[in-house]
Amino acid sequence: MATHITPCSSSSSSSSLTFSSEFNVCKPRKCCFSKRVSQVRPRILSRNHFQIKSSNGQPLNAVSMQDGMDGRPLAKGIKPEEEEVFFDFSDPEEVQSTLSIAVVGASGDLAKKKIFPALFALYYEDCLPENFVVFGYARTKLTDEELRNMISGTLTCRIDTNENCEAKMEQFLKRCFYHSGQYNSEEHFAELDSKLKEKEAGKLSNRLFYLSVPPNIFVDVVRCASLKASSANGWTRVIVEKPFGRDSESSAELTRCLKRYLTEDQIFRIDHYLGKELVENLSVLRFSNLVFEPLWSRNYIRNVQLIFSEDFGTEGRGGYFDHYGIIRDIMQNHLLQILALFAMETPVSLDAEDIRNEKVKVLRSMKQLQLEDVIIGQYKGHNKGGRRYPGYTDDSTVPNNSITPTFAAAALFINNARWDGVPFLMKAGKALHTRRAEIRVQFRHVPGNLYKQNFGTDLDKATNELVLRVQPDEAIYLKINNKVPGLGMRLDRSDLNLLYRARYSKEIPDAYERLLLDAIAGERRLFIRSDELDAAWSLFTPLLKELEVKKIAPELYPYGSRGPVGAHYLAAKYNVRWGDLSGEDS
Ligand SMILES: NC(=O)C1=CN([C@@H]2O[C@H](COP(=O)(O)OP(=O)(O)OC[C@H]3O[C@@H](n4cnc5c(N)ncnc54)[C@H](OP(=O)(O)O)[C@@H]3O)[C@@H](O)[C@H]2O)C=CC1
Ligand SMILES: O=C1O[C@H](COP(=O)(O)O)[C@@H](O)[C@H](O)[C@H]1O
Repeated sequence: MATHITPCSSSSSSSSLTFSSEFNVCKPRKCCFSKRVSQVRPRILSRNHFQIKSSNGQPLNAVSMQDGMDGRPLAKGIKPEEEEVFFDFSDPEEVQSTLSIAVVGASGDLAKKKIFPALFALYYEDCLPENFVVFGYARTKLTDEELRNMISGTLTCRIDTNENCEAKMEQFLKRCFYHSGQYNSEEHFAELDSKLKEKEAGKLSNRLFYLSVPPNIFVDVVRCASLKASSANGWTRVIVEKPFGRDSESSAELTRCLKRYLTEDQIFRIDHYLGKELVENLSVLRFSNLVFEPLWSRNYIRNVQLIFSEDFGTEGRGGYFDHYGIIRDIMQNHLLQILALFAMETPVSLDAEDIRNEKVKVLRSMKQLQLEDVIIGQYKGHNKGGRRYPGYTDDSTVPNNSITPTFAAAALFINNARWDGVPFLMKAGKALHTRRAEIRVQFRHVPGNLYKQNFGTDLDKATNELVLRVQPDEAIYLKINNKVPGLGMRLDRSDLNLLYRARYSKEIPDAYERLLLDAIAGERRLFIRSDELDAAWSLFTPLLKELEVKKIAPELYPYGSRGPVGAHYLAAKYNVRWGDLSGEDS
């Protein structure tokens, strides 16, 4: 697979910003995130008051710019924020706007696995506007019916609201269409445009393109879509999948190329970890609980661990993976994004720009990553229980002599007043013993601890630890010390445990649902701004180059193991023990 980013072609230079700027948002039939809808007093709405409520419950940028432009005062007794969540389902003007979602690369793995199911889930929850269509686009020749057959097997209904499931699927599939075309053909995108126009039937049209194709095709698609299939009278937005470049230069080049056709606010660079429930909850935990924020600094936190592991290998994605490796695949984006959210200062507001400003500041305050603070590994074949687990290089799409890391651990530091000297340890690996993603916060030892003798010599074991288990089985738990009930004085380690499945009966939405909804709503908070991306690449690019230039060989670890021992030495260098391997909850 050609994985480099092709420079923008000269044929495209004639174009200016052809995507029209955004000025409207379709209205959903029911706001899936607002419970207040029914409590708000009705009033006559103009189109400017239609609004989808995004995942942070904030008014949406795209619409709020328009709100009040008709000069009409808000209805008496209705607060502006209530105004924004009110929907008049019978409003004739809503019926005039449409949303078209084009999934480019519709025949691919991600589209089938995540995008179509997420779109259906949004439809099932009544989160999509009244008038919407989904168009699959790819080179593979398919009819509408074949696309429907292909995706129907991947759709599921919420187990907690399993009503009218079959009927809803039928209705959804009827809104799905397919157009086969080349990714670099303006003519084929013009055909797509005609089909979209036919479905949009002269209504105000908003268009969302989801680029679910390999990265070397991004620019071609954006060029063709921008020139031939952008909306003439509504907004046009583009969700761009990762990887967004493979180093600072290629990322900057990609951004430069995309910006020939798009403005920054039309580009939605997705990092699906930002759409995960527990990652969303990180800010809520920090900023809406008095007990955590005062502890959130070097004064009380000894180290922070960001851990990602999968219990399967690259299976089927070896061709892609070998060009990127685990540092680019997981650390530079998913784990670093979590780190930024974890460590940022309090933003001025929940507005996307305020949050992203704070994230950029943290990323730019990070100490350059040193080779001696990184260890890399690669899984090798392993026999267990009469079964053979293949090594990374056994994958036919991976060169036999590949030294691409499938595991990495790193110690990172933030050079600012809050975090000076606190190790942020990252660990990411494929083909390990378990699948999990978590954030672990290990607090300092209690000074002059009166109960010191009850812990023996290992004080680390007695420190408080806060764990946010992102997946599986979402949970937030705090390890505390308590007395074992009885007449003696024996101490015990216990968990104050918020286990989501025990606390909430509602199924947790998939990250792609939240992110698609936000992109439709124009909410950028959970998408990566170009300066964030630059800062993230600046941190990792010198290290990645050094690894490549010096041809550092990864430490081999058996498929299904706990990873290379080097990760323990790295942690020990900073007096840290990996919390996931402590034996208590590993
Ligand atoms: N799959 C996953 O779990 C994840 C994927 N991503 C990213 O999402 C995007 C899509 O991923 P995924 O669906 O796995 O990708 P695929 O490799 O399945 O590609 C998607 C579609 O693109 C077309 N395509 C593939 N290779 C080429 C090529 N060399 N030239 C032209 N067209 C090609 C194919 O469609 P056709 O031949 O019909 O045109 C294919 O069905 C990628 O950027 C990936 O990095 C991100 C996170 C996770
Ligand atoms: O982005 C990616 O993420 C997946 C893991 O996502 P998850 O939501 O299943 O945890 C990973 O397998 C893949 O390699 C990577 O590209």
